[in-house]
Amino acid sequence: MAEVSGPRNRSLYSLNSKSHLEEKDFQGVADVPLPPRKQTLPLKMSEGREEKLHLHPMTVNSGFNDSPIPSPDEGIEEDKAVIEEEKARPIPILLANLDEHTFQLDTAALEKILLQDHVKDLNVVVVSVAGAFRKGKSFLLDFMLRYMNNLHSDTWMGGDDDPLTGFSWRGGCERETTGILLWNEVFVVDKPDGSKVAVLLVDTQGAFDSQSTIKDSATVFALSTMTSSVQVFNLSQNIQEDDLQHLQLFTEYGRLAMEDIHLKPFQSLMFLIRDWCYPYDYEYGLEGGNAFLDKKLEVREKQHEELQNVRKHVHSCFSTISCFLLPHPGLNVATNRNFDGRLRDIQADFKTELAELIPLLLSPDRLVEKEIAGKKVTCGELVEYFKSYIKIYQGDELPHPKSMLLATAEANNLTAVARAKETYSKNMEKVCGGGRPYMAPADLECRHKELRDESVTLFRSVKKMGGEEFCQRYQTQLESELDQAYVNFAKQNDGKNIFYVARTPAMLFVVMFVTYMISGIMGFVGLSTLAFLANLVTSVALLLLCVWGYVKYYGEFLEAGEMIDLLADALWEEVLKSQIEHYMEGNVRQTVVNSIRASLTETGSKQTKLKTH
Ligand SMILES: Nc1nc2c(ncn2[C@@H]2O[C@H](COP(=O)(O)OP(=O)(O)OP(=O)(O)O)[C@@H](O)[C@H]2O)c(=O)[nH]1
Ligand SMILES: [Mg+2]
Repeated sequence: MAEVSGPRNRSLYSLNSKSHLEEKDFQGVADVPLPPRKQTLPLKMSEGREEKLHLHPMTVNSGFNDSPIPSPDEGIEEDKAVIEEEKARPIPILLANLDEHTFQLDTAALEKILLQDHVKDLNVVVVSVAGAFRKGKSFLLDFMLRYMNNLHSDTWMGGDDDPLTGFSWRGGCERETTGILLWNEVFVVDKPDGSKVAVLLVDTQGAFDSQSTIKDSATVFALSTMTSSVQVFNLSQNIQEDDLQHLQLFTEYGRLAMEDIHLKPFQSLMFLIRDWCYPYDYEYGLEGGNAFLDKKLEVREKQHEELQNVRKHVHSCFSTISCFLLPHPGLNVATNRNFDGRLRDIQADFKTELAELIPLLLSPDRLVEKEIAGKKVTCGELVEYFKSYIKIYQGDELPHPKSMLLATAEANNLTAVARAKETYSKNMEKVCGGGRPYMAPADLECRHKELRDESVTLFRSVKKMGGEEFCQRYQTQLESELDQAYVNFAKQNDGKNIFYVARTPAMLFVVMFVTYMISGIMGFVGLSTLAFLANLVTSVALLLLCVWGYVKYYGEFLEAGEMIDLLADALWEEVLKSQIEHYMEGNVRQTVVNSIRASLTETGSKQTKLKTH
């Protein structure tokens, strides 16, 4: 993965299934002042309502196709208005590479939003919505946008017939949002204490769609949790145990990437349960939600450790945890393909609860400023955090989060490998361990093969998840680990061979003896320089022998001992052994020749005797 900072050319926003705007379409309009708050362009449309989309050719195609380019006097003012209106839109800042399962941070896009002069030094409030795909996350964010655009109005939710626009949402079963998107208009809000804060809205790729790996989902969830001050965990109908387990996995993945691990690394988490069907158990809204959550996250003594751990982990990760129960929005919202988000088609109790929920997250007195390591973060600083967090996810240092089956299968196989290896080691210890005498290498190898087979059979007999192919990988790993262990046992066994142990002093004695003799002979014939050199070698060998003896006795300067052993081995291999082999070979050859000659002579004399007879 790499950061993108160069020119970008990609689809920025899906207007409907047929129209796409490219960033290049907006080139040259970057310096146009920010548009008025209220966004009126119906960016999301349903069938039959397309007449509401008004795009001037210049906006969509400027400079690269045959569409008529308006003359300076015609329609310029109109173009400007349209361009300005289009400027408020979601911008992908984390781009997903769907084939390679990698993510790129679009640094330029991020900086363009967060380093605007009027916001870069303001403390930032980041509200993000994350969770499984196709559960109405983007839809909810569009109501947040309406609220932010009409902050002080009682009718912020809009008119009954206004289609819902903003972050791209749609019906259907295929996922819509990919990567992470920011709304490019940073809302500046005056808090009741007089301070100004910048509010960012963040939409995220849904987890667990059929094209994402667990790592993809974990990366998006973790990054959005790490960078947001309020994470809305969007769930459907109930909190299931696997929801908590995934939350645990994803937050742990986030926690791993944070440099300073704090007691509570993340800020505010809101479980948002959509389509809540049990208002008779727990009422819709925050109060009912919190009561329900308390029950769900309760850690009881008699609970299984696994259930306790998940709950403790969730508590330990977030400073504040809450829950909101939202009713079903009605069949029109869930099943009508022509539904375009207008309030008229949404059930009344959903709207009532929505009117409660959104101000809970975004009203000026409830805004939660982003803090990292206990320090409030400005928009400008958030850019740096994004950059450093994504770098960690782009590197190889983090473990790969895995599916539950894969992780379990891996754990099963690793345990079986460990058990089989332990059995092999125990049996080999009995054969050639510390207390056992030296054993002939051939016998040892034979025993190793038997025990290795036994160990592999034991591994195969243990029931494991993951299937034959997966299991075969671990069997190969086991076999190579056993072979490695055998090499060590063989070395240990060699160490017990008295000749093996004595090879270094023996070698040094031989050197001393030979050089002593040479020095004597050379001295006798008057070659005093050679005699001196031979004497020198004798003295060095004697010194090495003393050092070696010291090392072996006191166990100090082990490296020096090893060097002397290596030197002795080299002398043995290169000089003596080859000489002896050569000598032996010559002797054997001579003996064979002699015996052949002898037998030939014997046969010859027998034949002569026979002839004479
Ligand atoms: N049942 C139900 N459907 C909803 C709710 N809110 C929105 N929807 C519908 O859910 C569908 C998906 O909405 P999106 O906002 O695109 O969902 P998403 O979670 O952003 O989907 P991805 O981007 O694919 O992850 C749309 O048809 C909405 O009308 C809700 O509270 N309950
Ligand atoms: Mg979405």
